[in-house]
Amino acid sequence: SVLSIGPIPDHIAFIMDGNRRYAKRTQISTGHRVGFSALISVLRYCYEIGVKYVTIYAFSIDNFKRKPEEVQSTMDLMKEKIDELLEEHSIVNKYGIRMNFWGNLNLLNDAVRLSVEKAMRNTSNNTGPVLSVCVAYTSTNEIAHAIEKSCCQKTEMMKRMHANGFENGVVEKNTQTMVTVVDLEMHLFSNDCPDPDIIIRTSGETRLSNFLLWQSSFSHLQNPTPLWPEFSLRHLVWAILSYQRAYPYLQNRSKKML
Ligand SMILES: CC(C)=CCC/C(C)=C/CC/C(C)=C/COP(=O)(O)OP(=O)(O)O
Repeated sequence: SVLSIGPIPDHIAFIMDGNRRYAKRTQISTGHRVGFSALISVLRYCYEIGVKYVTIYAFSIDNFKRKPEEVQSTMDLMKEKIDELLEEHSIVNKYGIRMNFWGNLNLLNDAVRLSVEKAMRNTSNNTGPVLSVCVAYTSTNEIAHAIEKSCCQKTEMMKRMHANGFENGVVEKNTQTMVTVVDLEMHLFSNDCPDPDIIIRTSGETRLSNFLLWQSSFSHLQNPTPLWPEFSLRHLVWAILSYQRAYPYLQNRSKKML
């Protein structure tokens, strides 16, 4: 009821930082398993509050440089948990969540990739909130991928224009073949998703670490000190209140004004 006084963000993105530090501090064997439980609680809070899009940074391309056994155990956990999310009594079924995975999915091993593809396929007709999982992801890779796709599309267009002769003249030829912001946005993984209103990075870190660089121009950044497994409803509410205080300023900004 406190939050309902102000605007509820449509989209919150999380950098779930501090799982290994939590494991070390509490002397448990894996922080990522506890991190996943924290994720389920946070998703529940978000959806109950009315947030329609949640995006999480689950595994960056740089994380593949970690020790092979750590990469393997994170991937195993990822597969196990994605499969669990598709079970009948999961949070995905309860809220009708549509799951997206953003990243270079070719970098995943076959088992994880199959689970990822199944999750996208099985939830594609769901009409509830959207959960986007960034896996084998970096923002610079996403942007490079979008530029490549836009250039291919423009090259195809050029070829067609050559084949048909340049009936509309050179000026139109140039405007039609130039890669624009709109072209690029169409080819980002986030193409059907609004930009995040809030980005929360736990553990007090203040860097974006190659996460949603294109989409974060006007996002409200929050860096609460708890490690990800310690992040609770109280911290989420605080982040949203802080966003609501900043809202009159944020409201007047949009990429279209640039
Ligand atoms: C199916 C699904 C969505 C699973 C997600 C599971 C999960 C919680 C993954 C977190 C992965 C990760 C690299 C977190 C960063 O903490 P860190 O390992 O870098 O810890 P540190 O910051 O203490 O070093």
